[in-house]
Amino acid sequence: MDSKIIVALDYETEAEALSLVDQIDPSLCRLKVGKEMFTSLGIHFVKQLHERKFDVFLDLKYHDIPNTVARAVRSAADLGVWMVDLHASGGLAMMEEAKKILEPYGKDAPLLIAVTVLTSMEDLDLLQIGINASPLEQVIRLSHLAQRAGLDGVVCSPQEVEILRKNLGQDFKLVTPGIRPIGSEFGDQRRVMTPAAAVRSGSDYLVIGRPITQAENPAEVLRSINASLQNS
Ligand SMILES: O=C(O)c1cc(=O)[nH]c(=O)n1[C@@H]1O[C@H](COP(=O)(O)O)[C@@H](O)[C@H]1O
Repeated sequence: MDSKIIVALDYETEAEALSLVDQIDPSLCRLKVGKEMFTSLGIHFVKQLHERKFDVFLDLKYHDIPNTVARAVRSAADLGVWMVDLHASGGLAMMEEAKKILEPYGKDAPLLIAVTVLTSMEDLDLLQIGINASPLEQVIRLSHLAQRAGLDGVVCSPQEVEILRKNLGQDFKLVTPGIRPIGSEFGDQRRVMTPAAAVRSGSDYLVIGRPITQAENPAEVLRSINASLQNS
């Protein structure tokens, strides 16, 4: 089985993260290492996940001048991660330079994707930072820019997937956090959808953190979400 689920390993300690990882199989999900665990554990942690044969999405959301971002993306490629991301709002030149630095890696290059509008944000949040557009309008704008830069896809809310798929084609990867199974807490997420609805809309990958990691039995919740996707 090639699962669409990427589990966001947002844990405080390596022991907590590995206690989930060691109960599951790489066919059940891919794993995302984000700012919290990478800051405390660094590449050593990513290498441990690679040793266990998991694909790793290194989610550090780079946003800086083009040279700095491109070099960070090259470091991620050298680490052998499956996917890496940057913020589309860093601009076209930044995205193009990041894409270009991956050319020598050929088919071994990680998927390079751009975060559009964070799934925790709504209209007011955008207005407060000077963006007078709805999240959907801004996601569409940034996704076109990412595609123009030659990136492999974007991170967006599942609510935007249907329209992006129509605009950007079948091959452009749509990676969606903001996944909440029925009955689970939204927390800070705002533009959300259930796992099955996200897959029906056309998401390629579902990034899921707390509904799995904070569950009493995370491995069991992962299995049941995978099962719910079989029929969608
Ligand atoms: O790039 C991401 O992965 C990301 C983008 C985004 O717009 N929203 C978002 O929630 N994420 C990440 O996806 C994960 C969602 O976690 P939960 O809200 O716990 O399911 C977190 O690790 C976030 O950092």
